[in-house]
Amino acid sequence: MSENFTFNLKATSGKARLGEITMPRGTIRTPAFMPVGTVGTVKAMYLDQVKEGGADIILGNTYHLMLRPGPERVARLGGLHELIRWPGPILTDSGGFQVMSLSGLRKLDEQGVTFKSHVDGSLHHMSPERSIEIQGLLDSDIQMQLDECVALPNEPREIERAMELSLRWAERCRVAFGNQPGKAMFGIVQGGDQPALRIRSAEGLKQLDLKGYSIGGLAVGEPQAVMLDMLRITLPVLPTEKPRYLMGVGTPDDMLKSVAEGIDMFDCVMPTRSGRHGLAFTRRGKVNIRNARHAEDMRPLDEQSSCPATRDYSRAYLHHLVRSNEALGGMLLSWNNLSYYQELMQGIRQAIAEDRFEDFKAETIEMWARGDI
Ligand SMILES: CNc1nc2c(CC[C@H]3O[C@@H](OC)[C@H](O)[C@@H]3O)c3nc(N)[nH]c(=O)c3cc2[nH]1
Repeated sequence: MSENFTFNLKATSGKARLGEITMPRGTIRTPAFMPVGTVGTVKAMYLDQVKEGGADIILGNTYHLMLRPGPERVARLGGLHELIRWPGPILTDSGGFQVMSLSGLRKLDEQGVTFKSHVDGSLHHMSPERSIEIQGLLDSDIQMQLDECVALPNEPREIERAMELSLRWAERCRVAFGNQPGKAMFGIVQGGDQPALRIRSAEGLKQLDLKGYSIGGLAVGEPQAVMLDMLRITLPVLPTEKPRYLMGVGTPDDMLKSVAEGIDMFDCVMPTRSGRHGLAFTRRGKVNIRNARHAEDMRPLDEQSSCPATRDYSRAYLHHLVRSNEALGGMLLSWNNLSYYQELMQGIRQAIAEDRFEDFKAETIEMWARGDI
């Protein structure tokens, strides 16, 4: 381990990058998929399963944790790692996205955001400084700046206003974060679907000389082609020697095509949320286990998998559990889906190491296109 935060670029295959982030709590192999542990738990999973499944880092969320159990309480309990028993790195989002999407937003101005908790209706104010303070109280390893993520499609003037506010907030977060060698604060590139605004945002953040850069404001309902276009515009502006994190993405198809543009880190609720709703991801495509045709199918999801949820349980049993709304159904499918996501990331890293990523991407997408098995 290193007492600092360092990113080592190990190989490339086209624009795809193989790397490693080393920090005091562990090493993160990139391209990396980060399971979402919003309120201090990767839902329906034991964290040792998450670790064994291949995750080097998980996410926590400032918005949720500030409401419950509260940052000062988490600090009194020894910090998030101690509380949830996860010794590895944790990345926390700043709360900006959730305030816009979950809370009763009351006010947004230069100072920050004022909102009503979706939990108990209590009023809260969050400034860039308070967001960084909260992430510090959580003892988060990789902290996000507070930003404003606007929905797409949107008026260019609105996108510009939010992008410029986010840039000013990045500066304030940088000051509030100060100098914490073993930790990192990432800026978040905004600018919606406007190339000129994306470039301005990336240029502005580059001036702050941050340890990593998130690409925000995407995966908010825009077509995949627009998302990929914004990556082609933004990534060449960012320093190649720093990690890039595409927030909230995505499906296996999204991740393969985003790695091909030069993304290093991903997070998405897709594998866990869809697992709880009966959708299984496998290397041969998606399986909607609720479908009646699985009711007497004694095959497992994939007999070649090393994951017990994937290899040892029949589709018939998974179908029964999901149809009966039994907790074990969501648990087994979340376990299967996260294992598949990490297996995909391992395949991506191996393909980049052997400089055959384009072939791997094409083969994997083609295997998926053959569809449900
Ligand atoms: C789904 N698409 C998407 N998610 C996004 C998130 C939340 C991810 C966070 O939201 C939570 O997952 C719902 C997890 O905790 C995760 O860290 C974003 N967060 C910020 N601060 N800024 C963005 O521009 C942004 C864009 C996103 N697009």
